[in-house]
Amino acid sequence: MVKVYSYADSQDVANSVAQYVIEHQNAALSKGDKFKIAISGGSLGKVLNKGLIANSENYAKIQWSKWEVYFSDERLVPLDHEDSNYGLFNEMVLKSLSEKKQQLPKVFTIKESLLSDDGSTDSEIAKDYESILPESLDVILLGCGPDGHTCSLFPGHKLLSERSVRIAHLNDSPKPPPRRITFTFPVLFNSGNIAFVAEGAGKAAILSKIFDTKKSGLPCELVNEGSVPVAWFVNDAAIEGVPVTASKY
Ligand SMILES: O=C(O)[C@H](O)[C@@H](O)[C@H](O)[C@H](O)COP(=O)(O)O
Repeated sequence: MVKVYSYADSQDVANSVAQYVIEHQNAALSKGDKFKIAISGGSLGKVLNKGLIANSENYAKIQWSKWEVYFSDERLVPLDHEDSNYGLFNEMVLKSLSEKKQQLPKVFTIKESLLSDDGSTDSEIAKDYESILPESLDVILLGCGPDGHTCSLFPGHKLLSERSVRIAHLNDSPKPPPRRITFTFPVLFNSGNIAFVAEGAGKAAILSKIFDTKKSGLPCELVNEGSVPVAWFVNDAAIEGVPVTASKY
């Protein structure tokens, strides 16, 4: 099931993403003692900051110490590198939590000590990350690239058909940096819930292809076609002219 939630204002998008996260956090914590969430890079860090931290009402509802945070993809650079998705999450979320003396979530990063300049250890990094990944994530938050990629699963790339490993590595990402690790479809399709966040008029062209009844085979479309419930949080500009019916969360 795919649902689209759209708002004129970016703060409302962030607030509804936060509500979604809080709802799934509460559902997970009513059944167990951890909330397992995966996040992506791009503008998601900013959205989480706006929705979960800057909004004090939402902030009060987050049980950060019970969160386990994973990354749907990661660039194979040191964790303090400007390209690191962990680095972005650290800047946008963890630092604010530290300033507030908040107990931090448990964050699962690539093993930095395995990084090599020539990429010879990239497969080891992927294997290591796979070994710490839980069987199933409660929520995966994804972005949608202007080419329809998500995680580091790019249109037409051979990893779209990878089913034998849960974490794959690639050295030919069309978007720099080229060396990355990524969730594969088995991880996405074995999760509890998936949400995309896509904002801006620049997304309308690719969203038109993803939501067209004519199949495009784009990675985001493949996620929509799985059996995991998918929610899209967008602003109105991103779906202008896109054949979808949107509502409020
Ligand atoms: O892999 C990358 O190089 C980016 O992180 C990318 O996947 C990003 O998440 C999307 O392009 C969505 O970007 P926005 O969140 O800015 O829309």
